Amino acid sequence: MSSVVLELFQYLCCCRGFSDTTIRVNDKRYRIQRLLGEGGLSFVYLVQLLKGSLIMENGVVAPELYALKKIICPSVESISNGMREIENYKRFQSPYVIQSIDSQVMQEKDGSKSIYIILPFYALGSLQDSINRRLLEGTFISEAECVRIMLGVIRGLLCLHDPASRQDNTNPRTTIDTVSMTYSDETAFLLEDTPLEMDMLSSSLGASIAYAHRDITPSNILFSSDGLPVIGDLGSCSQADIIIGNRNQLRELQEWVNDNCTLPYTAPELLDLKLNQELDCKVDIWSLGCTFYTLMFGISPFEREEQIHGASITYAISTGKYSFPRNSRFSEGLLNVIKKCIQVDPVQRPTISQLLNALQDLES
Ligand SMILES: Nc1ncnc2c1ncn2[C@@H]1O[C@H](COP(=O)(O)OP(=O)(O)OP(=O)(O)O)[C@@H](O)[C@H]1O
Repeated sequence: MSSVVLELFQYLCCCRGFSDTTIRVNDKRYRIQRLLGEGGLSFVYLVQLLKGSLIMENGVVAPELYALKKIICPSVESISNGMREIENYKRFQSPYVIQSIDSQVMQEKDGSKSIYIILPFYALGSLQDSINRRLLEGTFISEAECVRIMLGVIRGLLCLHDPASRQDNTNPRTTIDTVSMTYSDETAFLLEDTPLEMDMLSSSLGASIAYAHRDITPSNILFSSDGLPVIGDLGSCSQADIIIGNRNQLRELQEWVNDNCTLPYTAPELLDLKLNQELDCKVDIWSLGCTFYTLMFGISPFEREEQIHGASITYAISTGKYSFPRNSRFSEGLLNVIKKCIQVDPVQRPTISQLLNALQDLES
């Protein structure tokens, strides 16, 4: 259904001459080709870098196609969130984590702000796209291919969760890590009057802390042209370790979870927030388990539970009630990895390093 809506939107865009629209981000101009995806307050377009902008970079002509993420910012809070997203795309230097190419905060004609982020275009699409293709073709994924994809995603998440894995990271883009310090002068000017002190989901410590992605789903894993999985959509990524200190924070975090996390992949502790509760990287391990299950079986564990038993998905998540299809073609070892990740008690879930070791053992 949503793809029909998307196609209709693309058709309408073309009818209204939208495909001819050009956008300038800093010193480069791009032509919008089509809509790739959209979220609550954002649109992702395929864009073509215009000829005059195809400058040589180290003697190499820049690629022609990019993804442009436009984030609409109706409030100061949404500008702050968008800027944190910009910063996240510069923070993690890994082939398994998306990195931005350029970004700019724009003043729209109506006075509102929008954030434009230029990203590499991943023509092979997302893991969800490849799962959908396989479902349509009626083909199955091999265990070896599952393990290869899982290992890539885990290596990407290791970079977010484990600051030690980022220690060799000498790229100048990440040396100044405080959100409000890394933006262009223009951006700093735009935010001069805004209370951009870090909210409880943000970080000002940069390279030395653990980050959680908080929305790991098959739609947020993209494939590079050489088939590597790349963790995308860093809009919900922020400091991993949080303590909910007061009722205000509790309410804000509840709202944030509703707006930013994808229910079938959301960890139970995020759906049942409590005062003085501690949250950490383990929220991603749950989502990873659900994402890997979807990769193997074509449907997420708790949506399958809902389909089979009619149970409410929130109840199934909070009790950790799900099952594997009978006569699965996958080894007991791989099923055990999923079982370890999808445990209601976060303490029982493996760390990302333990998961990496477990998968490497399966690979050999
Ligand atoms: N760099 C890219 N190359 C190709 N496709 C992309 C790229 N970035 C995003 N997409 C497509 O656009 C979709 C939405 O992207 P993204 O998740 O970043 O946007 P979003 O508005 O934050 O969505 P949501 O938060 O609802 O997941 C992705 O699922 C993917 O299909």
